Amino acid sequence: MKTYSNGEIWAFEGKSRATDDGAGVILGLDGGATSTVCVCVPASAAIHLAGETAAESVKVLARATAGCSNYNSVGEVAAKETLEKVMAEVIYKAGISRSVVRAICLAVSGVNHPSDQQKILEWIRDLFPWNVKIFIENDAVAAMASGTMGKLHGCVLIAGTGCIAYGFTEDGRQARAAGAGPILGDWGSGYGIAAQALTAVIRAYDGRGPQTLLTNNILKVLGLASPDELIGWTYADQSWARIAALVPVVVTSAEDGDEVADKILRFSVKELADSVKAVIQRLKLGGEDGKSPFPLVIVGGVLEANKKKWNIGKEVIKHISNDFSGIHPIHPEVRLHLILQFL
Ligand SMILES: Nc1ncnc2c1ncn2[C@@H]1O[C@H](COP(=O)(O)OP(=O)(O)OP(=O)(O)O)[C@@H](O)[C@H]1O
Repeated sequence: MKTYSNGEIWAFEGKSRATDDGAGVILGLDGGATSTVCVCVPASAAIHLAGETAAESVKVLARATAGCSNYNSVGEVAAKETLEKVMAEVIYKAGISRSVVRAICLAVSGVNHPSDQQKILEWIRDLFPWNVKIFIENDAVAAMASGTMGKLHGCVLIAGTGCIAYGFTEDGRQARAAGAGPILGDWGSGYGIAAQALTAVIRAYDGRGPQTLLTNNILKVLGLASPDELIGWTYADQSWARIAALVPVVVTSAEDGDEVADKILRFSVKELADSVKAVIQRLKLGGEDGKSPFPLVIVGGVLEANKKKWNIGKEVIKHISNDFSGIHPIHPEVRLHLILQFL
């Protein structure tokens, strides 16, 4: 047995319960700022998927979840520990040995540059030092594949804690927009929306901005008595996901008629739509007249969850389709299974 930096012990070392079918297993990992999910499936699943077997029919041997694995958000030590922990747990739950892992596909938010891929590759190689195939991609790539049954063509928009728009042409060109983080203007992200809402509360308290329902609604959710307590609350822990978790309060405030919240959401919708449009234009996905059909995969808590009066995802699609009538919006049902189609 070996103990890794998080103190986790990789149990079942060398004594597989052989829940796989003899061909080994594949790990598929979807890493975000709020959570990281890892599944373990038989390696033969990749072959079935390539043959277009329904993703739902693939037997998932085990599934494990952990916290944030975006190292821009929590730092390298914590992100590495999360990846180690979630993979150790999925292997433990599947009752297999690490030695039967044939390939690992990690789709992690925060992977923006070849140096990010290299860094994560070194972490994983340290855990699986033999001939295991390792694929590391931005989570947008996996999200795209999950919506199109593995075909990398079209555009994908993710808006969770962060946001990013990514596009692929059939001849292999790629482009992206946004996804640069909260300092660099990702105003359509969960963090961006919540940061604007917190700012509006402070502005109203100071008398620099209009009064807003956001004040009472946010204080209530956070269990605070006064807006000036927000200063201590934000300094106490500046993790992006903690701030971004306030988006549902912004949505319900807008649904209750608050103009400040409504304005924030409208601005964020435009930012998200503009990111997608920038990608579409750069890759000419809509053809010369902007009307050619192509898939637009929509993923992430900010776009998926709110299905009531104020539906951010629906508004974003409406904005984009004004200019690109050929978009075919897809909300993937199955996200993780299809990561494996890269293999
Ligand atoms: N009902 C809702 N309406 C709007 N937003 C919501 C709702 N429920 C959750 N969210 C937001 O979804 C976000 C989390 O989404 P998700 O879990 O997809 O992100 P993540 O994986 O942490 O982020 P990333 O993909 O950027 O790493 C948070 O900002 C949260 O506030």
